[in-house]
Amino acid sequence: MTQLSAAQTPQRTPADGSRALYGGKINRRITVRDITAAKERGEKWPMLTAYDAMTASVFDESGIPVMLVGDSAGNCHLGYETTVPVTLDEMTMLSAAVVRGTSRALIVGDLPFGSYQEGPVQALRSATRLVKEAGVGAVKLEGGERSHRQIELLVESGIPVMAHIGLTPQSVNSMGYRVQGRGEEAAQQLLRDAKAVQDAGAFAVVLELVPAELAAEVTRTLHIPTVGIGAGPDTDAQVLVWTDMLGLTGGRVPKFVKQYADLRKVMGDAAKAYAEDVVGGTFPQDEHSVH
Ligand SMILES: Nc1nc(=O)c2c([nH]1)NC[C@@H]1CN(c3ccc(C(=O)N[C@@H](CCC(=O)O)C(=O)O)cc3)CN21
Ligand SMILES: CC(C)C(=O)C(=O)O
Ligand SMILES: [Mg+2]
Repeated sequence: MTQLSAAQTPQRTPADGSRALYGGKINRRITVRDITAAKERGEKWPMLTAYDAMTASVFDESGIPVMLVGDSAGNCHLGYETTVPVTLDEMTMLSAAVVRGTSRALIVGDLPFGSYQEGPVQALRSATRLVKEAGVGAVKLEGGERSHRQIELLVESGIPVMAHIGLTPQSVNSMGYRVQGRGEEAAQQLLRDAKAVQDAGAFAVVLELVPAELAAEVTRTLHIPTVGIGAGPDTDAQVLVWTDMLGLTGGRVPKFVKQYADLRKVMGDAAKAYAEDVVGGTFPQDEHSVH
């Protein structure tokens, strides 16, 4: 075998960023393999939630490479107090809409509370519905060590899994919404959870509401990408709930949210302007009428 010098070694990836998940030239549906390759390049990427086709199409056209049909739809889209009541039927319907509204983003469907806790077989049955009926490219479920058997069976069955550790909102009734991984013992548990989901075959892991330094350590330790939400700047990716980052949620939003627009005001002002026009008789005008 002839040895290749470093200069002759074929480049595995173009150096010009053309394969970048955001701003690159990928013009087909993004896959989990693209996500894995991004970690090898040390590339950061953005993820947003989406719950309907129209909103998802806006983010798809904006180049957002990964969308999560989060069970945060429970409180952000369906009017529940928490994510706990969300059903698999609801997640299937919302996920199908988001898949229909997109052509490029990888769509990850969140498995709702009660759809995988019974064990691996229940998890596979639930995940299969999201894959077959909604067309998602991957599913997400909460829990580290406690969910590793579920992750293993899904991955063995050909369903890519995004894990979710730290604050796991489906456990709000036992955990509350509190920062996770504070203190040496909790930090060690988070590291064990991170390694457990990686060993089980997850392609990525969400770290929710964990100290920035610990999230950085997990990100350095794992070979799969970390997706932070309230986990500081050093994770491989970031995720935000779309209604929070666009200022639509209303009421209190978590401290980790950065608000990029005030859609609540834009929509409220437009609704009032329309109402004034109707009440005052200035809408419709001739151009909006047929004769
Ligand atoms: N609108 C919305 N945004 C989210 O980010 C979100 C949801 N809903 N629903 C599902 C989960 C629940 N999440 C939550 C819910 C509450 C806090 C919260 O109250 N955080 C406190 C800090 C608590 C502490 O310091 O211990 C905060 O003020 O940020 C955080 C994340 C994240 N997810
Ligand atoms: C906050 C993200 C990670 C989530 O699980 C959701 O939106 O349901
Ligand atoms: Mg969720």
